[in-house]
Amino acid sequence: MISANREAKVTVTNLTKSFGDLLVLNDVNFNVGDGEFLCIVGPTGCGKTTFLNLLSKLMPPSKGNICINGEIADPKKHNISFVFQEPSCLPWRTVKENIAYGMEVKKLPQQEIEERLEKTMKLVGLTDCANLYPNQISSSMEQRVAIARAFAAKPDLLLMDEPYGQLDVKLRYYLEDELIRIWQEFKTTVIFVTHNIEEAVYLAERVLILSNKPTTIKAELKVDLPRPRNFLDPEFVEIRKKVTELIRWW
Ligand SMILES: Nc1ncnc2c1ncn2[C@@H]1O[C@H](COP(=O)(O)OP(=O)(O)OP(=O)(O)O)[C@@H](O)[C@H]1O
Repeated sequence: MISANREAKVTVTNLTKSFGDLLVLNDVNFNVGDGEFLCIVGPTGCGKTTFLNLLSKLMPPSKGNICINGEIADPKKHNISFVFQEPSCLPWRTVKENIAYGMEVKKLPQQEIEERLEKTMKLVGLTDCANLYPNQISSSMEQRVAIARAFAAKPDLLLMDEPYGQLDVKLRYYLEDELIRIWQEFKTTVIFVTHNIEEAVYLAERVLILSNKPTTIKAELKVDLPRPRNFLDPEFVEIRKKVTELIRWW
């Protein structure tokens, strides 16, 4: 299920992964629309990280495939970015130079780099810190730098593995709004993995709910609520409850 007027950007077909006798992902199939914000939730140990590792080609599947724009995903051909739970800034580069990094690797013209830098730093409120080094800023700011760097490179696919998992609730709410702003501006296709059901319903256009191992897609829910979303809105609460019921394995 992706919205009718959207092309599929990513197609996952019969994706299966075993480690020895342990079958983790069992014939997983789904599409992600171009520019879609998809969240994936599932019980502990069901294979969420494994799944991201397969998508980013850090490990090969046992069976099945992942296509981007109709071609088998290939890091040499496609630009797949990853934001991890731990911030990952280059310590010898300033904030601005860190954000520029992905664009430099892609060898974009300097003028384009400058334009995207200005826009991105404004969107994530880092303009005043442009010339500071990672050891001069907080870890939540470092995470914002990593996120800004990922979006500025305009990847085909951006994978996010609980990027706000370590942060306190107030800061997380603030950064979730910031993430939606930058996603709306860059129209990047995002797959966001989280343990946090409320976060998934706040961010996603669609939530995939994984089962226990051997893991399949248990359900998917469209979240068609206006933004910014309100955690107390009865419709929001209703969707959150539905996801919680679906994820329940006890
Ligand atoms: N390299 C590996 N070798 C053997 N088993 C592995 C390997 N990587 C993951 N596993 C197993 O695969 C299963 C899924 O692990 P994974 O880390 O992907 O789950 P997860 O859903 O991300 O977990 P969590 O919710 O704790 O973050 C677990 O049972 C894990 O022990």
